[in-house]
Amino acid sequence: FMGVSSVLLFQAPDMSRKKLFLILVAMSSVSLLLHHGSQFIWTMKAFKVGCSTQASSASKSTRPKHTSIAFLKTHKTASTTVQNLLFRFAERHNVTVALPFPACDHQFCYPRSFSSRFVHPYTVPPQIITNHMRFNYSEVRRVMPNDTVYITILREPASMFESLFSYYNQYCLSFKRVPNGSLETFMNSPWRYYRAGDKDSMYAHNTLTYDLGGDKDHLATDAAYMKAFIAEIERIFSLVMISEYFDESLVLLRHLLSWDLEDVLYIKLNMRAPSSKRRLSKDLPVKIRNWNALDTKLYDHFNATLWRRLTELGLSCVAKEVQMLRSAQDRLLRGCFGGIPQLRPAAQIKNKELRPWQPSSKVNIVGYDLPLNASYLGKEPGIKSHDLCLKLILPEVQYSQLLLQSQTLRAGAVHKPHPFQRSLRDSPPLMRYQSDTRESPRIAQKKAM
Ligand SMILES: Nc1ncnc2c1ncn2[C@@H]1O[C@H](COP(=O)(O)OS(=O)(=O)O)[C@@H](OP(=O)(O)O)[C@H]1O
Repeated sequence: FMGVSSVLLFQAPDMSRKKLFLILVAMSSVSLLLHHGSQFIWTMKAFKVGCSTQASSASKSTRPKHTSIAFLKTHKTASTTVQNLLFRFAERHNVTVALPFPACDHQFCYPRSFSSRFVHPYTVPPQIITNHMRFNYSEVRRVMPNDTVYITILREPASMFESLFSYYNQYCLSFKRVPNGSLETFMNSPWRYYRAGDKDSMYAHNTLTYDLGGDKDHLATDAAYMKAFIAEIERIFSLVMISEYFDESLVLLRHLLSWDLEDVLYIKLNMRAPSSKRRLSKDLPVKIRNWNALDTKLYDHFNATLWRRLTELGLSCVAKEVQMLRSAQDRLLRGCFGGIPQLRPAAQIKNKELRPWQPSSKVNIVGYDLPLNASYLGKEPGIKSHDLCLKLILPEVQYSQLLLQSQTLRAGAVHKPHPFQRSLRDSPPLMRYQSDTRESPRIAQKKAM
């Protein structure tokens, strides 16, 4: 084609040479499209994957789903909601989840630094790890596959600290010392109540920094320390989610892991009742952010990073995906619960296995009941649907125990099934949760202490 065209160009007179040139450019463009058309269509498809407003299945990526994930479950950051999504993904895709050794409780011996010895032997080799831990990269690497994607989540320090303060009010000595359990009093002179060496002191000072393996009491004025710490987190973690922009973070997560929309559906877990929350007076957020200055630096940095990445993906595309996510979520909730399920204080949840753990009588963590008549999802009614609806609202401790049980059985070990799992297996699908009056294992364990 090029050979013939150059001969024609040289033989034509001046004016028609120009015309001929334009014709040839047009012809070569058509030829390029014909030869590389499939590539062009592929590019269009790739664009549609991110921005599709079609049904969720249309947004399936061409890459296989990524299944090796280490999610650092930070405290009071919506991390239980993420963990639940990962647990459900693991079950659906037959992926092993690393779970803590019983002596570690349902956390990996937090607040100790993570060690591979804390992982239950029946849960190795894992592909997903998500229970609470204090991050220790070299030890996590020892148990996780080489292609593991590291993810974590941060929350704005003032609202996070308000949540920590109420949740751990009866545990953390630095909080217990405060007269009337007043957050204002603590924030007026934190050094009066805080002792770095106290039991559970990590809930009272730079909790995010601590969970990520950093020094919660490091001088905030040491800019070099924070710079190096942030650089290290950036090197290890492929995604730092932000709980204030939870759905937008899930869009990035879905793209990063090539997951389907169905894989990131969720319901909010581990929420406090409005009566347990307090509105922060005008100057309090600034005081809290100054007190947790290391966390504030982390949050501000990774919040900016999140928005840079969302902008790179295209904000309108992100907004469309968030909309798709919310619509799919509505459909799911309607199928499972006949609408948005009612939030209930633990004592009002009929099935005790669905009660979230309560840290003390002074704070009310709400949860959900599974209605008896609302467990049929579209074309897939029955046990599978019931199981999906149930797992969506299953609290962290119970779900961890259930997974340990099923993975133990899968590992072929002789093990007495957990009573909860027995009730799941033996009772008819719609009656499973009525007759069950046992206490949540975490509550029973606490009472025994
Ligand atoms: N999707 C979503 N988006 C935003 N916020 C959410 C979400 N899901 C849970 N939450 C809030 O997260 C708080 C609980 O955090 P965690 O589950 O990480 O707590 S824990 O450390 O595991 O106990 C808890 O915050 P507070 O209610 O302020 O305590 C939940 O309300």
